[in-house]
Amino acid sequence: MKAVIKKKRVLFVVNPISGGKKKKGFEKRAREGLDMGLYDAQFVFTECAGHANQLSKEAVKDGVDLVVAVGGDGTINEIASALNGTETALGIIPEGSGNGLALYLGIPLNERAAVRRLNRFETMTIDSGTINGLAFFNMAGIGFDASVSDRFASDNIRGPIGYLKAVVSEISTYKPKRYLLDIDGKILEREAFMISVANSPQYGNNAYVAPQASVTDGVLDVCIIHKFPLYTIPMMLFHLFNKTADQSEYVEIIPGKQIRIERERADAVHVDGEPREMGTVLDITVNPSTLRILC
Ligand SMILES: Nc1ncnc2c1ncn2[C@@H]1O[C@H](COP(=O)(O)OP(=O)(O)OP(=O)(O)O)[C@@H](O)[C@H]1O
Repeated sequence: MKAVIKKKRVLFVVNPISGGKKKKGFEKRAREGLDMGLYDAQFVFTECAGHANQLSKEAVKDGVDLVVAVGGDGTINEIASALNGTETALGIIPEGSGNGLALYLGIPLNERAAVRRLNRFETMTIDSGTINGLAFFNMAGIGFDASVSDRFASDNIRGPIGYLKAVVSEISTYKPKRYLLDIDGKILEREAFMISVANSPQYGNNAYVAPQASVTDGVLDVCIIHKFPLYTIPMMLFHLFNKTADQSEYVEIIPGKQIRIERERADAVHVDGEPREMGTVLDITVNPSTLRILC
């Protein structure tokens, strides 16, 4: 008698605006690459911010095996926040502007190749972080990069060009700020251009702020970027894209599990690249091995 293989239920959640790429026809293209003997697939396009999170919560309740984010780190964050701590796995088709987590995991940026890779159904379990109760999976940050993500979100140009425009507009006027940090009981006072708290090593677009970070080591890397003279920008960029940021005299990286950062005033924070307003005290923790993800 022939054994009946139970198909895996997969929900594709497609963000129609991420990365500035049109996703029309995605369902047809995905069905061509997907192993239909393995998967029973459904497709939904998000209608607004927050919709991906709501759809993913319903998918978890419904016992769906896999939710695939078709978008960037913001879409991944919404979906992963709903799947975190559950058996439902996250898949990624990188269609964002930065694609930090996908690049780190080695997921191809080519849509067809990324769809075919889902057919392997190879999973790993990664850590997540929490900043004042909000989950992040790639990176959270304050200072200059939070201002950039704030500006990027309000501009209407997405994709790497949109990021470049936001960086150029902010860099000439941004002033370093003072911070008090408590990293696992170690107290530091710093004036910093920005502070990134990294689960994965890169922001996206292969810009590595925390070259030694790992999503499976049970710690977060606190990257303090000190004030640097404008003439050192080419060297800073070289370090960022050459995975040598930890060798720069302007970068200090400290691993930690329980982190508190105090700042002088409430301001933007970025959570996986999405701007959020938070107060003066930021409590950050790592949550080891919480998210099942296809790699
Ligand atoms: N239909 C929609 N209309 C407007 N915004 C949406 C819609 N669906 C989702 N969003 C929002 O779009 C934002 C951007 O998505 P996402 O982060 O995936 O793309 P990106 O910013 O281009 O890429 P990356 O994060 O990799 O840089 C998210 O904040 C998400 O909540």
